[in-house]
Amino acid sequence: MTAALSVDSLWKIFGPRSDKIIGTPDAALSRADLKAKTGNVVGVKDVSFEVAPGEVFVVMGLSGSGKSTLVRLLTRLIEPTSGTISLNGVDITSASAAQLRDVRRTQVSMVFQHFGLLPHRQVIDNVAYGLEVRGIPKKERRAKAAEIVDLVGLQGYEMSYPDQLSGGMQQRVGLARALAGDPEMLLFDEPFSALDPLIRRDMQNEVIRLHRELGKTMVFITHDLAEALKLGDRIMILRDGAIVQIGTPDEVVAQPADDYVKDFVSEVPKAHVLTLKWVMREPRPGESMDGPALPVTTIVRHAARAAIASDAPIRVMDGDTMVGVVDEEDIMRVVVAEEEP
Ligand SMILES: Nc1ncnc2c1ncn2[C@@H]1O[C@H](COP(=O)(O)OP(=O)(O)OP(=O)(O)O)[C@@H](O)[C@H]1O
Repeated sequence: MTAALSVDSLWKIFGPRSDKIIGTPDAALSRADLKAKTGNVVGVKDVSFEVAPGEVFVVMGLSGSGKSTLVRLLTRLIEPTSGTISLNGVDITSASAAQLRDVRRTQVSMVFQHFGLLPHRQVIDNVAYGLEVRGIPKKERRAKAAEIVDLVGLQGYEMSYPDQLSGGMQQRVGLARALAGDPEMLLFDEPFSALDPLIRRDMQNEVIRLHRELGKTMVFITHDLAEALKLGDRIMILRDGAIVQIGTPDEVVAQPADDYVKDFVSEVPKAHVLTLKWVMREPRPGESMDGPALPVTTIVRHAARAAIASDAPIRVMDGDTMVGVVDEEDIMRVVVAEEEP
């Protein structure tokens, strides 16, 4: 299957003679050392990854780690210094200006932190904007926009102007606008960072729902680990422009690649993220095999009730094969560990 997005050895270096660094020993310098020596700043450093069709791929890192630069490189809003990017099999790196325009209009939509809504247009016309740019007749685009307005829960606000809406609702308009053109892929650049925690949670749930309903490929940028763990099928962690780790939420929490990631995940409630894969063990001699069966992908917290209710250990299943067992004590070990300072 063709990857929805394939990025290979991507670099972005800002500054004088930035194209003369890659392939020289200077490329191996830390960001700070390269800056001191040459005046260049590494935005994205030799990044390679693939995103599968329909996947939610989260890019996470602290401020300055290169997230915004990376997401802008994907559609060449910023020109790469080197490397290749391919979107649904189309080589973005060698695409002409006309091809790029087409990709940005029809294949990929972006949702930004600062909404980017047109203040003098009503909600319905903000949502329809991308369709208007594509030359779709007014009646048709309004009909499509009305459908999407309903989809994101903005019924009744079609004729409102952006400044009459709360931040969360404005971001729903941003989402609707991104969805109106029926793109293959959505790129989210920290879309919920400016929202209050409760609204933010609603919007995260909204993204999960829309993903379930529409199945679009999503690349989601955030500096918030909890958001990354909640939304991501996989998470890529960046530091100083380079990849530190790529993994599923449970992999990142159970096996952090280094102290940087370990520090990030130290506060995460493990029982909410780890799956039975990480806590199961071999059955002990004589142990009853009459316990309930649960898939190996079950989140530990969701297995707790079954473990407490059963005298025999839970049988952990990978398809039809039993791959281990888990009892109440194994689960309590994970849960109690987090309550200890
Ligand atoms: N146009 C530019 N010129 C020079 N340096 C830049 C430019 N854009 C970004 N940088 C530098 O590249 C690095 C990565 O920045 P980027 O904005 O991608 O990080 P980020 O992870 O998105 O951070 P934030 O969450 O604060 O936006 C930073 O050191 C930044 O200063």
